[in-house]
Amino acid sequence: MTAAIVAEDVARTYGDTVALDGVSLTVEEGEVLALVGPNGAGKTTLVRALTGTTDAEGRVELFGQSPQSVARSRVGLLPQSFDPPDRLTARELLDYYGGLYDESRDIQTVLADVGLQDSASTAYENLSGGQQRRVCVGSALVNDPDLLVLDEPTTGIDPAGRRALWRLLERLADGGTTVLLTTHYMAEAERLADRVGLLDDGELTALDSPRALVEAHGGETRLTVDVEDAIPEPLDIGFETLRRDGQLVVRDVPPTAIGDVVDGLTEAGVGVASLSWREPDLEDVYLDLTGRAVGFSGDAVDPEELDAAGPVSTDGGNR
Ligand SMILES: Nc1ncnc2c1ncn2[C@@H]1O[C@H](COP(=O)(O)OP(=O)(O)OP(=O)(O)O)[C@@H](O)[C@H]1O
Repeated sequence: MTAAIVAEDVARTYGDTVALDGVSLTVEEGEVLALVGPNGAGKTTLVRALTGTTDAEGRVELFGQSPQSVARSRVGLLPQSFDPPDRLTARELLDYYGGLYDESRDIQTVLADVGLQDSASTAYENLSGGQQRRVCVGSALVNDPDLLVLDEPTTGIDPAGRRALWRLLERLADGGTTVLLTTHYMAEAERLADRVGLLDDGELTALDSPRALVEAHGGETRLTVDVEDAIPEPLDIGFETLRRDGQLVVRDVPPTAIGDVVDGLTEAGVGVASLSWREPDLEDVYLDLTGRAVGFSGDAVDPEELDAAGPVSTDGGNR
């Protein structure tokens, strides 16, 4: 089977800025690949290089052909910035984009796919930001593409709309559509992607399944404890601990040892108000590989900013 995307040593500079520093990857037909990475990492530039919408060095093939010669109808592209004529209604816009192809999908179905049946007659300029983004996503679907390339498809869309879009993308992937998307939402990458590629400073620093990435880079389990009392310094409870945002984070605690942590804290005179335990996830991978945490908006933030209420300090402890 011919791969949907083959990229070899793709490089792009803007003046002195190296946006892409020799990226190679292959996306098989039917695969969902998510690209994540901090602002300015090169995600949009890679999407543009792969779809032939910017010049780049290196080799790119879509279904065995150059991006310029592959049949237009086989590829659906949602650029990061997309400003359609804003006096047209959602239906008129999708009709218009559908009309650019010899064959297009039924527009009513596309409107339903992106959850805009009730707003089909509203002018683009009067739709909310999230609804506008849905129209843009719809415009990438009108030609029933074999390869869907989506640059931050769910940015600005509310959580319910985001989940609806995830279900749509899962349905399309189940039907054999290849999907390449960029996202700042790790939950989105973890849920949708067969493989996740992490771009940092123009380089693909990791590319693997979410599970393999978490195993390799996610680190240990975490127990987060809300405490009722001041934490003594030093605190020796037999586990490595961090203070973060007024909470105590205890790493590498198997569920069976949570009681030991509580006992240790009680002995140290620290009351436990509540606690939560979790396994590492893609956000931990991101933190490990980029040195930056993922903020509420999905954007990367310096961990120090998250811990503004109290610097992260590592207490000793025997492990
Ligand atoms: N048209 C351009 N002219 C000059 N520099 C550019 C241009 N497009 C991108 N860059 C630069 O290339 C680098 C990569 O940008 P790119 O937009 O690909 O990153 P990104 O990972 O998509 O970022 P974001 O998450 O903020 O969308 C950045 O340093 C950016 O400033």
